[in-house]
Amino acid sequence: MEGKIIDGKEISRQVKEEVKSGVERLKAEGMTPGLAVILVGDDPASAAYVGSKERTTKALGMHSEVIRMDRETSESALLDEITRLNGDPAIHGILVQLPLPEQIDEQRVIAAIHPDKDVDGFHPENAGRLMAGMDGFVPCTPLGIMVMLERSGVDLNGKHAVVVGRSNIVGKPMAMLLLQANATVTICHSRTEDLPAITRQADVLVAAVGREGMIGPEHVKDGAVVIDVGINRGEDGKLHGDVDFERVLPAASSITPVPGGVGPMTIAMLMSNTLKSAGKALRESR
Ligand SMILES: Nc1nc2c(c(=O)[nH]1)N[C@@H](CN(C=O)c1ccc(C(=O)N[C@@H](CCC(=O)O)C(=O)O)cc1)CN2
Repeated sequence: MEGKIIDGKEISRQVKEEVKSGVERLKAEGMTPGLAVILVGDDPASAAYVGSKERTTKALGMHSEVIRMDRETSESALLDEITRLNGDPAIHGILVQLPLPEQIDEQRVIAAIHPDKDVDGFHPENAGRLMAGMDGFVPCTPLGIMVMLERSGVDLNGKHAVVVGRSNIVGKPMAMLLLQANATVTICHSRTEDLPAITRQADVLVAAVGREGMIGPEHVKDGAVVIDVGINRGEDGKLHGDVDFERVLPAASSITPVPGGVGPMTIAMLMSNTLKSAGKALRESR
């Protein structure tokens, strides 16, 4: 069976159009959604993602604030900036671009963002809300994957979903979302024994390991849906996924490419979370 490619660029374009309409509706009620992004240091990939977030925020009609801080910035200076943004009524979403320089404790920084403005969905309160099945902010990458699956007509009910990777940002929330959609979920990680034996059971396989091409045809059941979260810069200077795309494609019923798959959904869902936050703030102000 020849694989069908899931077009993340097109689905993200649709989501952004929907967000733009939502922004126009809020503006008509006197509310402009605002997103603040903090970038610490000058990592080129992070700077590119922040630039893309800024451009997209503005293109959708939202207020954008980007705070660029020195690589040597102290944790307390970063926490002060977050405290200021927590109290700024024009800002509905706050995001600190990861990774952070090593002098800064990532968990302390994430916990300092007000959970109501945590549009990345990384705050422990939002993680707990997801676990408990309560409303809150859901991390953008797994949320985007759920939208891709839904819009590609993938039925998760009763299906075996295998997530390879257990990060707080992708693997764990991904597993929770798949579980909420009534999939039977297995999480694999670096200590999993005989990984191919488990991944070959997957109807839906999500690869979020951060190792170029590590998922090959030996990991994939015929007809599986394969979602590639990897963004690895190869020696050729190009972006590569965690999945060996060309070799896995023939077995997959659907597959996401890299680039042009999951990546674009991350920013689209960030916009959606920011709109959601502003809408909630407007309702609560009445
Ligand atoms: N605070 C956060 N930090 C990071 C997150 C995050 O969600 N929140 N995720 C990643 C980086 N990231 C967004 O920040 C991100 C990664 C990739 C893409 C994307 O569109 N990728 C394109 C390729 C782009 C390119 O050519 O480089 C694709 O896959 O097609 C968007 C956002 C880590 N940090």
